[in-house]
Amino acid sequence: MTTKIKFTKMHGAGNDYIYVDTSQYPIADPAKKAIEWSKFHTGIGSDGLILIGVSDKADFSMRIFNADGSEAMMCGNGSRCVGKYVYEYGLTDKTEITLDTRSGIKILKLHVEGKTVSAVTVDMGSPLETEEIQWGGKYPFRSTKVSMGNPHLVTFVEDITQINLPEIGPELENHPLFPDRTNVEFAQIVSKDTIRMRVWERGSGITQACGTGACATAVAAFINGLTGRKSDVIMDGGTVTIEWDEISGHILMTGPATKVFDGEIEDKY
Ligand SMILES: N[C@H](CCC[C@H](N)C(=O)O)C(=O)O
Repeated sequence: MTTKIKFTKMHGAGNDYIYVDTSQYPIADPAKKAIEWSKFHTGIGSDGLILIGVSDKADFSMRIFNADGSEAMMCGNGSRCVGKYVYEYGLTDKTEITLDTRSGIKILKLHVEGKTVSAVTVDMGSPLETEEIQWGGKYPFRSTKVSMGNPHLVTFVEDITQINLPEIGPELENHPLFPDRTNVEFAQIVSKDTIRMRVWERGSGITQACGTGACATAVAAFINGLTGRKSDVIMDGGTVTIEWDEISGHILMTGPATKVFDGEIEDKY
């Protein structure tokens, strides 16, 4: 049996996903499709698959599957693109939207110019836990574990260009200390409100940006006394602004959301 699935390719600061409105195009085995469709030579090519759906607790729901088929709790860059999608495709005319995710309900504020959403601010909630890890031995550095729903390991270095991310990324992603694996960020402080960060994502490898990773990096920078509560996090594919609100304890992430193209693919099942 085959059926045609309409999808939209979008990215947040270069972190690109395949978006499917499952209220129109239900996906039977999203983990399998994420693997198949994320492949660059034989599929659509992406960092993963994001399913937009209905919810009885929020305006919409979002599920995110990495390129290896693993399902994550949340996707910061993806949530901004979902906000853009539902507004520009006419699923809502609201500019403040609630999104039901595995990491809880997130509130999105859409920044609209004319009929298009140019940027989105997401209330990402509070960081769930932080912990310092003093490695020693093969890894001569100290890292900070930060959970944003998704697990992150943030390490600050003097010169980020000296980090061999393709080598150390998968080693740390799969380290026994992290039974659920982890996303891996290396960051360099540029100034009291600017951080340069590169990321090896759990389940997807090196991506151009990671929204929850940018939040984790800004949190780690603040608790280590390296920056204030508001930072621009510059990643390979773009920049997001992170603010850790002192009153609410919530992290606000503001950044771009870009549509690339609409497509159609045959789903053989
Ligand atoms: N690889 C992540 C999920 C995608 C998160 C990232 N793309 C973002 O923008 O937050 C994980 O397995 O936790």
